[in-house]
Amino acid sequence: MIEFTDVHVRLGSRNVLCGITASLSERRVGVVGANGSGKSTLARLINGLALPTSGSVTVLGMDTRRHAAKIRRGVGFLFTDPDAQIVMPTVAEDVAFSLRRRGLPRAEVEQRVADVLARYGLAGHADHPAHHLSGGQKQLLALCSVMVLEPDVLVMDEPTTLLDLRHSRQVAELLRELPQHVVVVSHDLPLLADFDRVLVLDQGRVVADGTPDEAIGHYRKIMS
Ligand SMILES: Nc1ncnc2c1ncn2[C@@H]1O[C@H](COP(=O)(O)OP(=O)(O)OP(=O)(O)O)[C@@H](O)[C@H]1O
Repeated sequence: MIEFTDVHVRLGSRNVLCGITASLSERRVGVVGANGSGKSTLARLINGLALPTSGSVTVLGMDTRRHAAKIRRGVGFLFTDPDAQIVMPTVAEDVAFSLRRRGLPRAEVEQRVADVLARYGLAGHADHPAHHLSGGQKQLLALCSVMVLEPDVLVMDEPTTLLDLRHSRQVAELLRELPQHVVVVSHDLPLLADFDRVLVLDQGRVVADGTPDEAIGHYRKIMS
């Protein structure tokens, strides 16, 4: 599903990722590590937002270097700050904007938008200004705008950072139910507790890779 082969990323004078090799086929994969350890860069490699300096990343059977546009259609990406993803005035318009290049009839767009807003609890906000939503609701809106495209893989970079406990739990619950493969970068360790696999990054290298218990245990040790 997602294959990293001896991936190095150099940004400016810094070696941000140093020889990452991993094959991710589990449904829910978490990535933890200290600030600056390379987690966001790793996440961005998955949809071609970042490219390896050497080595390769293959997603859905395609090399991200050669098939960036196709890969972006199959890989949804959620940024930490949902405001960065809001582009249209109202909630429904913002979700519909995601579908603009699909060539769908207007009625079908409206139906898909209504369905996804209902699924994630935003049906009552369809005509509200997107920027008036609460932080948690904006996170849900960003999720709707990605999920309406029915991606095969969902990558989330610190999705609960701005959320209160209730909304964090809601995201955790959603992650449990999503049919998609998800890769979640997070400092929110409880969020990852029931994931299938967790990678620990340290200074651009994978230093632990296993069950949440094993990997998070290792992470706690190196951070103590
Ligand atoms: N465009 C860039 N040019 C130079 N260095 C960069 C660039 N982008 C990121 N870096 C550096 O790469 C390193 C890894 O950054 P990255 O954002 O991947 O880390 P992270 O583990 O996600 O950190 P955090 O937990 O703080 O979000 C950092 O030291 C950062 O300063």
